[in-house]
Amino acid sequence: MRARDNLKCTRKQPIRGLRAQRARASATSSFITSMRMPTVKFQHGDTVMGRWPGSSLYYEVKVLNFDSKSQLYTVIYKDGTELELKEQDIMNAVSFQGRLRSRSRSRSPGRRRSRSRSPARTTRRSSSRTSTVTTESATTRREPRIKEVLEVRLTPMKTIPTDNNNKPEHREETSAAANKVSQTPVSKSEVEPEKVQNRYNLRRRKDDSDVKPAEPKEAEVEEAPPVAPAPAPTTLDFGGKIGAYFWLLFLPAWVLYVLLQVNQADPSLTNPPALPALDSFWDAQAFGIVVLWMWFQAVLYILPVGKLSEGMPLRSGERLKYRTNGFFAVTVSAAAVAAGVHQGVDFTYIHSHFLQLAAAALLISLLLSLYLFVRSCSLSPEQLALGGNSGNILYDFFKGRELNPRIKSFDLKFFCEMRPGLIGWCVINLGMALTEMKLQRLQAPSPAMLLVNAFQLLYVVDGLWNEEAILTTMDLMHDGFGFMLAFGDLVWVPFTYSLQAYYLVVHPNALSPVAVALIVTVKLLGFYIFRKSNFEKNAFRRNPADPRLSHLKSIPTATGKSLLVSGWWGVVRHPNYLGDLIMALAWSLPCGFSHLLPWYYMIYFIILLVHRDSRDMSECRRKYGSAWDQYCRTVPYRIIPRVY
Ligand SMILES: NC(=O)C1=CN([C@@H]2O[C@H](COP(=O)(O)OP(=O)(O)OC[C@H]3O[C@@H](n4cnc5c(N)ncnc54)[C@H](OP(=O)(O)O)[C@@H]3O)[C@@H](O)[C@H]2O)C=CC1
Ligand SMILES: CC(C)=CCC[C@@H](C)[C@H]1CC=C2C3=C(CC[C@@]21C)[C@@]1(C)CC[C@H](O)C(C)(C)[C@@H]1CC3
Repeated sequence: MRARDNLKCTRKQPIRGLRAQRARASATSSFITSMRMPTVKFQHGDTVMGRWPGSSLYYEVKVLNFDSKSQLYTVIYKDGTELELKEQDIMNAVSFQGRLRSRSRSRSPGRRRSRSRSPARTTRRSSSRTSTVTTESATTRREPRIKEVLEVRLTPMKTIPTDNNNKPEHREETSAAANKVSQTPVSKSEVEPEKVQNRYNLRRRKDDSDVKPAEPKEAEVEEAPPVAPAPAPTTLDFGGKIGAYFWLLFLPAWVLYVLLQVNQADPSLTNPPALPALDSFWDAQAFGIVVLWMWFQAVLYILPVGKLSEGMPLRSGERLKYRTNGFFAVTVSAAAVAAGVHQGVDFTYIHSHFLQLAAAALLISLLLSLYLFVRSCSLSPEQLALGGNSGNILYDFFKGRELNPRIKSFDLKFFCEMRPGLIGWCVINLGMALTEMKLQRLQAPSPAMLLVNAFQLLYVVDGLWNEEAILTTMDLMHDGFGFMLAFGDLVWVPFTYSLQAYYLVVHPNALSPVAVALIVTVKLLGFYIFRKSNFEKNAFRRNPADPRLSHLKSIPTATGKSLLVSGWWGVVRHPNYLGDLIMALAWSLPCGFSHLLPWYYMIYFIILLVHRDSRDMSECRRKYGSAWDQYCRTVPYRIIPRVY
């Protein structure tokens, strides 16, 4: 997000006169107090150059206050953003210009960075919406008004934005106000990650301020800001290193456990299944089928059919393109399966060779994870995901190092998340329905089996129809691609999400028409909330000026991005999780209450989403600072209104 977006956004802020005057009065009085201190270098009202926290960009700022206790200056940027800066991040405007001149003189032309920017790196500018208090980038276009570009290299540079976890902040966050002067990119050796929280108090105090933001200057200078590499995280997810070892062993073992349980007449925690012989897991034909399936999906993915969608901006500012032809892929796959059924292909094979198929998928996901890990070792830091480069081999292998592993334009993470596992899940469900008919001598699948099949098919087809929306999810934007996702996408999703259908094959559950009607209502309610909320967020992130969202309110953040505070995102902080959970309930209900096993998905999903929510909350707090706190005050509940 660029400077002017922030400026626009500020102008729309309500100005609260009395509160603001009081705040300013107190700021001035504490300044006066501090003026008695001989160490105060900058005075109240001085116009100086302030470094934008976590970046190497300097902006013209006005000094408002100095706090002798924290030794921090409160400065106000031209867009009205107030921040607290350390003295070393403030420079007198005159000496700053002098330094700039001497720097630019001393630099050879060969070292200057090219001004040409790829379309992906052009300035994005926002258009405003009437009922919101925010703006955000809407169209990508080259700004013609750049008059001059100044470069300066200041040493030492310790300005890579990091959070409490030592994760660098996103590039968008480095833009703020007019008059920005950028430095040359930070070289690896120059970077010494540091906790931004220790150095800056990233507070927006616009709500308390009567400061009118200034118009952007014509002579705004701009250059691609430095790319933030991925420093080693200090706080590790999933129980850290020990947790990673645990999950690496536990997840495959758990899949085996539930698959063995589901075949039992009376699946129960107190009734452990017998372990089959090790060699019974390997079946060359099953392996061949899984490989063939993946190859078939890969072919459908690379076909030049359907839209090329842009991902969210990376830390480098680049936006990757994705072929979002998921609906085409599921349609062709459905046609192929229908043709197979028609030709007499025995889909009950899926049920009879389920363990072998799952073992083959596990082997493929392991090989893929190894490949991903090895190739990630030769990457530059900016290609790594934040959090996947702790230095511990097993943790990084589990969590995933590379953010967007690609073979040419073939995006491995996107492909695995959306295609073979997801579509494979539906084929497995169909195989279970056909096996149920065969084993229970039915003319058609039972109502419970039909509901489970229809609900989950709807979920997958909807995901593929709205495939572009995956580009604004956590996995695609932030997570590296390693064992966790490779295993999750290729084994966990197809072989455990289909457990309800598998369960019904040998555990029939009769449903009354009323029960069917109730379950369908639950599913539709969940689906409505899930779809509407995901639509709102995805459309808003893609174009905040989208006329379909004109009734929604949002609050600005210092990064230039805004947060929705009305509509579904004003009900709870993760309405899409709420909808997803309600749908999960509808998937388990058809299986009845005789066993816990078909409720496994619901239980796992609650744990997964609560954990994801807390991961996302800390990530958003890091990104949006006080604006996030404001959002949390406005929308106090996380997933379930008035409960959680
Ligand atoms: N079936 C399954 O197994 C699973 C399904 N899912 C589903 O996938 C979908 C995606 O989930 P997930 O990626 O976890 O999370 P979200 O789609 O909820 O994405 C979270 C991001 O949304 C943005 N955001 C948060 N609050 C707001 C707001 N108020 N206004 C605008 N943007 C906001 C933030 O990103 P930023 O501000 O940076 O844009 C945040 O990081 C969900 O529907 C979930 O239910 C997820 C996991 C597993
Ligand atoms: C225990 C373990 C190995 C967890 C890995 C988590 C993954 C299984 C899930 C992480 C996010 C996912 C999403 C979907 C499937 C499950 C995983 C991969 C998703 C593709 C399902 C369909 C939805 O419509 C969706 C596109 C919103 C969704 C995105 C997230």
